[in-house]
Amino acid sequence: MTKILLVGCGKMGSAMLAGWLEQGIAAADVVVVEPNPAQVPAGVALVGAAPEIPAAFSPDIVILAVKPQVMADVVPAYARFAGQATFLSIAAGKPISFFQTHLGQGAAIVRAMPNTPAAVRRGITVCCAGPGVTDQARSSCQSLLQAVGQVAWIEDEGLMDAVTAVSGSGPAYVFLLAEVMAEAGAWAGLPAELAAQLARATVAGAGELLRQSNDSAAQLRINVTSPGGTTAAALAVLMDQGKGMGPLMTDAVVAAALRGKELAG
Ligand SMILES: NC(=O)C1=CN([C@@H]2O[C@H](COP(=O)(O)OP(=O)(O)OC[C@H]3O[C@@H](n4cnc5c(N)ncnc54)[C@H](O)[C@@H]3O)[C@@H](O)[C@H]2O)C=CC1
Ligand SMILES: O=C(O)[C@@H]1CCC=N1
Repeated sequence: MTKILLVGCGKMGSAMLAGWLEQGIAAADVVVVEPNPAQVPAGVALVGAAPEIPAAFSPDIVILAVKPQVMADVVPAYARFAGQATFLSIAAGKPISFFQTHLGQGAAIVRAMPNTPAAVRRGITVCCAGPGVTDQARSSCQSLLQAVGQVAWIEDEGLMDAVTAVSGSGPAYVFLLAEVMAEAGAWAGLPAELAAQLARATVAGAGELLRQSNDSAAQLRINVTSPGGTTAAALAVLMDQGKGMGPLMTDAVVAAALRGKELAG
C-alpha cells in the first residue's frame, strides 16, 4: 500500500485525511507531522516535527499541506525523502520551481490544488506534475486524490492560480452565498434559524441537483425561472451586467488569482 506522510494537518490536510480514512485507507499507512494535534484523528501516527518521524517509515508520497508563508522554513527537513518519494504540494501560489530549490532539482514534485469538500469525498483536485514525476508516481497521486473526489491534470502550471481562484477557494464563495441568503431571509422577516435552515438546504440541494443532473447550470437555473415570476424578478438583480453576480465573481476570481501570484516567492 502507498505510504503517506502528511505534513500539516490543518483545515485542508485534515479534510483530505478524513476522506482517506472514510474511504478505507489504512491508518497504519499514514504518518502525520503536525505541531498542533487537535485536528488529527485518533489512531493515526502523529509526530510534532520531522526529526520524530520513525526511521522505519519510508513514505511514497509526502503531502506538503502547511501555509505557503511557512513552506520555505518547513520543506528542507523533508529533502531526505527526495529520490524515494513524490512530493505533493497543495499550497496556493507556490510553484514547482520553489520546491526544486528547497528539495533538489531532481525531486519529483506534483503541484496540486484540492478543496475542502474532500472531507466528504466530493472534492476536486487539479494537479500539475513536475519533470521528475514518473508515470507510476503520477498514478499513485491520482489514486490518493481520487479517493476524496474528482481529479484533473493540467500540463500548463501557469493555470494553477486561476484553478485555485475557482475551485480551491470556491467552496468559500458557496458558503458565503448560504450566509447572505440566510441574512436576506431574516431581513425579509423570517426567523433567523428558519432562514439559515432554508439557505443551507437550498444550497446543498441545488448542489446535489447540479451534481446528479445532465443539464448545465444555466439550464437548471432556467428550470426554476417562470416567465414573469418571482425568480425572474430576483435574477434581474443578480444578473445585472454592471453590478450583478457575474462581474462581481470575475473581480473576486481575479483578486484570488493575483494573491496566488503574490504567494509564489
Ligand atoms: N483551506 C483550504 O480550503 C485549502 C487550503 N489549501 C492549501 O493548504 C495549505 C494548508 O492550508 P489550511 O489547511 O487552510 O491551513 P491551516 O493553518 O488550517 O493548516 C496548516 C497546518 O500546518 C501546521 N503546521 C505549521 N507548521 C508546521 C510544521 N513545521 N510541520 C507540520 N505542520 C505544521 C499548522 O499547525 C496547521 O495545522 C495551504 O498551503 C493552503 O494554500 C489548498 C486548498 C484549499
Ligand atoms: O485561501 C487560501 O489561500 C487557500 C487556498 C485555496 C483555499 N484556501
